[in-house]
Amino acid sequence: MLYHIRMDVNLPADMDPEVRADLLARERAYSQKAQREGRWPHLWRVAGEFANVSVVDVADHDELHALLSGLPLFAYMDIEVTPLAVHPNKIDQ
Ligand SMILES: O=C(O)CC1=CCC(=O)O1
Repeated sequence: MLYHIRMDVNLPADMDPEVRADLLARERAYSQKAQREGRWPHLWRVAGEFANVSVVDVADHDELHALLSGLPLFAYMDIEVTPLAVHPNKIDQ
């Protein structure tokens, strides 16, 4: 199943720089592992914002929740999920 996800990152301005760097490094490793597994086919920066839009490809809502809640930045993000269905007018399904 495909899901469109928007993640807005809200790190505290006074967060310790080493804690911040460690979180970002772990986020990168986590999402790159999911990308290599084919579970995170699109990851785009929202221009001008500390936010991304992504498309993830997982079996069901439970795998989606596990993927998102495992993100090291999970506690610092607002996440909006939109389930995607096939558009009937698309030519290459
Ligand atoms: O948008 C960000 O920087 C947060 C994030 C989610 C997955 C990732 O690699 O970074």
